[in-house]
Amino acid sequence: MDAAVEVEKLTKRYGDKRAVDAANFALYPGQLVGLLGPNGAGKTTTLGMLSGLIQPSSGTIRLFGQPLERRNGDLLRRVGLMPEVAAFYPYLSGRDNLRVMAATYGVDARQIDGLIEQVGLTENAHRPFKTYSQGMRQLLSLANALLGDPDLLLLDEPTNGLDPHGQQRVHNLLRELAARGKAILLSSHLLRDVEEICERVIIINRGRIVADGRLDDLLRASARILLRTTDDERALTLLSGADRPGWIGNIAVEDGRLVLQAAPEQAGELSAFLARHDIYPVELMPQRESLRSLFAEVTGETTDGRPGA
Ligand SMILES: Nc1ncnc2c1ncn2[C@@H]1O[C@H](COP(=O)(O)OP(=O)(O)OP(=O)(O)O)[C@@H](O)[C@H]1O
Repeated sequence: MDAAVEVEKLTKRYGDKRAVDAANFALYPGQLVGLLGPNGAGKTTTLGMLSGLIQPSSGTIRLFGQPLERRNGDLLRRVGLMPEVAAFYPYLSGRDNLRVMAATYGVDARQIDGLIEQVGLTENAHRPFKTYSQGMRQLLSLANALLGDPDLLLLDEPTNGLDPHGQQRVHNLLRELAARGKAILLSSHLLRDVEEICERVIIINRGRIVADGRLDDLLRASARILLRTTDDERALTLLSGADRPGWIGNIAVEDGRLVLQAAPEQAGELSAFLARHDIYPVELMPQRESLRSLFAEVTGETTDGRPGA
């Protein structure tokens, strides 16, 4: 099966600045992947390059097995982009805006009412765009991205400004679309979006991809157990020695405690291993990493731009 997207060493420079720096990743039909990163990380630039709007400085993009060239209309027809800021005609209704878009892109207008229904805009479709709330604008923009039933969806902050009901609706719709085989790349700084619906996340920071994997695996890899024992010195030697159990990753000493890279489920085995050497835990705290702390760890920031804890 061809990847919906395959990028190699994808780079965009603005002057001396690398907005995206040698990015490599692939995305397959049916995958719903979160592109996560702090402000200015390079998310919008990445989506812009994948949708043919921004010319890469170097590197390659293949969509559905074909190299993306800027004016390849047939290939770009398979891509639906929901930009960060939607631009519509202010005096036209939501429905009429979609009609104009459908006519511009040669898409069958009969699908418009179905799309309006899917995104939950039926009651407001007749109102002029300029009267729309931020959330309604987002929903219209999503409907617009879905025009023509594209196989690849590039969504820049799709649930920004939506109330919880709207968010849930969009989440359900995206899950349904992925189940129908669409490849979806969704940029967000809302960890909750990504945690709830994406199995895989790509984390980008200062233009570089710093993590890419199944969310479960990334979280498991960064899970830790904090430990104090009846003999920390000997425990440290044992747990970092050649005969230590294979499920223990790195070990460090932080704030007077041993910190082991290990899954929380291993806590029982850890005490049994230590007990076999006459060492007993006096404090043993498994810590399952949240996406929030993983994000802070790999980017050095929290998602609201404050320095990470
Ligand atoms: N046209 C441009 N000219 C110069 N610099 C740019 C341009 N577009 C983006 N940049 C810079 O490239 C970097 C990446 O920007 P980008 O918009 O891709 O980030 P982002 O992750 O989408 O951020 P946000 O979450 O704030 O939307 C930023 O430092 C930005 O200032």
